[in-house]
Amino acid sequence: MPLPKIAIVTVSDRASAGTYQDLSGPAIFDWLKEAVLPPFEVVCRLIPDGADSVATTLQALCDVEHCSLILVTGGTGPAPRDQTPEGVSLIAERHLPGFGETMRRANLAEVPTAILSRQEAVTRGASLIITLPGKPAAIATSLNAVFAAVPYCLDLIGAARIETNPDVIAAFRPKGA
Ligand SMILES: Nc1ncnc2c1ncn2[C@@H]1O[C@H](COP(=O)(O)OP(=O)(O)OP(=O)(O)O)[C@@H](O)[C@H]1O
Ligand SMILES: Nc1nc2c(c(=O)[nH]1)N[C@H]1C(S)=C(S)[C@@H](COP(=O)(O)O)O[C@H]1N2
Repeated sequence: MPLPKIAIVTVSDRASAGTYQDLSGPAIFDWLKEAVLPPFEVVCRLIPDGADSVATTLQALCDVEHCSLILVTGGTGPAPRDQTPEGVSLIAERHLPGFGETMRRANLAEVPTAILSRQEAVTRGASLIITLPGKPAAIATSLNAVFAAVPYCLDLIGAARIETNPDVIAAFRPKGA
């Protein structure tokens, strides 16, 4: 059984330039350490905004690094430099709209501007890509809302099997699966 590989990608002009410290990538890492049972390998990327930057990075993480799960933060809003969804659509094979709907609903309970995020999930081969808002506070809210369905999604696309800590996330795999 291959070791699950999980990628964390921070998309931010200012964090990648060192203008401010990236807090969102580490927030994803901290969340994973609580929610996903070891062993798993983590790879991290910190890149500027832009469709090409996002597409090139994600394509390599899927096709070369063979990451089962790729968690992306930032660039999902409507500002001109927010181009994460445009980059994702360049490399996406299938869209899973339930993820975006569910994450936005969860974030909407915290801020009315949650509807500005074009956060979503797509698959490419045996990789699942989930995009999250750049705000560090949105990370746990978004992941808590959808992660119960992630392990079974990885099973279905032929990715590595992951197990969760049931005290944090009770993964749901239909009976007989
Ligand atoms: N990776 C990050 N680490 C820490 N804070 C972040 C990060 N990404 C975003 N933020 C915070 O969320 C706010 C709004 O997020 P948004 O993605 O709109 O950032 P931004 O202003 O476009 O940043 P950038 O220019 O770096 O892409 C930012 O001003 C910043 O305070
Ligand atoms: N929980 C939560 N969700 C949130 C926010 C937030 O502060 N908290 N910010 C919103 C705002 S203001 C924007 S523009 C979008 C997109 O953010 P991004 O461009 O950093 O991805 O996420 C939204 N979702």
